[in-house]
Amino acid sequence: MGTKGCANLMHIYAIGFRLREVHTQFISQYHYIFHLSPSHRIHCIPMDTTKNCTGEELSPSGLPIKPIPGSCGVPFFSPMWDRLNFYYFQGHMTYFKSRISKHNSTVLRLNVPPGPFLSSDPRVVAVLDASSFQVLLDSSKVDKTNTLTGTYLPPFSLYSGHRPLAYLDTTDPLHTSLKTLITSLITSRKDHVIPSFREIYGSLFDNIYNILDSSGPTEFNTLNESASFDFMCSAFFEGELPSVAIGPTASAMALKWLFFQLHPLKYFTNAGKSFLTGAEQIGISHNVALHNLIFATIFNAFGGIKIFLPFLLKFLVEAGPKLHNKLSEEIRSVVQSENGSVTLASLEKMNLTKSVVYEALRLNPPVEYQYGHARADLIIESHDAAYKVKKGEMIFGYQTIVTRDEKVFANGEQFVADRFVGEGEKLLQYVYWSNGRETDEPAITNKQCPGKDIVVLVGRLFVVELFLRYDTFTGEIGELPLEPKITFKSFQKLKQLDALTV
Ligand code: HEM
Repeated sequence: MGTKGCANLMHIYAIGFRLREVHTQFISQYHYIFHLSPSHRIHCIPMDTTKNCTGEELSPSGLPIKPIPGSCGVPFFSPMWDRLNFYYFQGHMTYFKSRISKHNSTVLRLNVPPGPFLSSDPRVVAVLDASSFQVLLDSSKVDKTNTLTGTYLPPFSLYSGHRPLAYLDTTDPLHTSLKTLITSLITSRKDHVIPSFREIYGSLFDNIYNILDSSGPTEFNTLNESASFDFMCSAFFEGELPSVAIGPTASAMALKWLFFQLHPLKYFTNAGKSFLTGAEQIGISHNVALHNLIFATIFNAFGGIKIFLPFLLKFLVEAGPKLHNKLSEEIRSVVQSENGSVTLASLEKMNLTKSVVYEALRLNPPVEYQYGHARADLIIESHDAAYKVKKGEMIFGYQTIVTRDEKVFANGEQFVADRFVGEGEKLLQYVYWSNGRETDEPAITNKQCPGKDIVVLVGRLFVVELFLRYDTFTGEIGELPLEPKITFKSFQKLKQLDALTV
């Protein structure tokens, strides 16, 4: 497979999660709902349907039930052809968009690559609008066992035979204990995130400024790789940064682990001592905990942040000085009013900054694909029609189309910096990057990302650090397999810097 194919496979394989606070809307003869817990809704499946006066079958909420359009074609040959279209001829976006327009439907049957030789069965029911996609966020409807990487499943020998948390369904008792463990790691280290980020990314920006001053345009991505790995480890663990403990090749080693799963075991055994001890105390073996720690730190956290920040930066580069001025005004006035400090409370007051971060996560969710097997026969509803899915069928969503849905987001393809300010905040329920609604919380009963709040915080801190230092900047945007390549070309430095970066 060529570099692009390999990179695209990595895209599927790469970083790829609380059930919505649901209220029983109605209990009717057509729709049985019962509670498991106050925050957990289960639709009794199958749901009964009705017929209208012309004999058309209707879903419980009254939408016409239609057969799912699209086809997976001839076994082997069609998936092979689809693989070429997906990776080479059409590209991901056109692959899905062309099928949506051909069948005039956002719920359809298709193959998702990689297909033959690499995955057992590429056939899926694709849910490609903001309404139907929500089925994938409902743990009562989809089984997420082994679906992180879609129709492709890596050999678990890569993790010494253990299945990492992200591959476990919510019904697996190990999902409960591992998610509790990782969540307590995140909670216990919450006060380390802001200082670690500011120290490491502060020196990253100093470094870039100096290189730019002496040698000209400076690429962000490689420096970001090293900074994001150091930052995640510094936020989660005591002790030396990986770039010190392992050496300057630490982030390159982590990337190799992402591609080939060769991991820097020794560093994590030392750095994660208290996590490993805590795991053993609740009955999780040393090895299972260690492999999960490595997976969460490198695959989930480092992998995600490494991709997210270049996308955020890309939108800032494209927006130019007008937005830069508004951001720097907002950030500096809040920081000044808080005696120069950057805290969770001060970040909360930066409405435009918050919106910019959500908008970047909406337009380019770093984990684009979500999958799950239907737990039972069920009905999926798009905006205007409903579809029956059989128990066991693979349901697939491509977020990069879903969270640009024009029926929810006006000018959905465009970056609108203040989209989520004021009334716009109501739209946050349709931002799904964390495998859950932005208005929901990760929990042991769902598959929402437990790092959700850290990721949003990191995005805000990144924008703050940038505009506390600089009035504006310019950059060039290129392409890398997983993320945009950003090259800084100039900074306009803030004169009163010292007064603001306390
Ligand atoms: C930009 C960064 C990140 C993105 C985009 C991201 C996204 C996601 C997504 C989409 C999932 C669900 C995957 C699926 O089942 O389809 C997930 C799960 C997970 N994420 Fe994140 N994540 C990020 C950062 C983090 C961080 C910082 C952590 C911290 C440890 C983390 C830990 C996890 C874990 C442990 C799971 C599995 C949850 C479960 O199985 O219930 N992620 N993440």
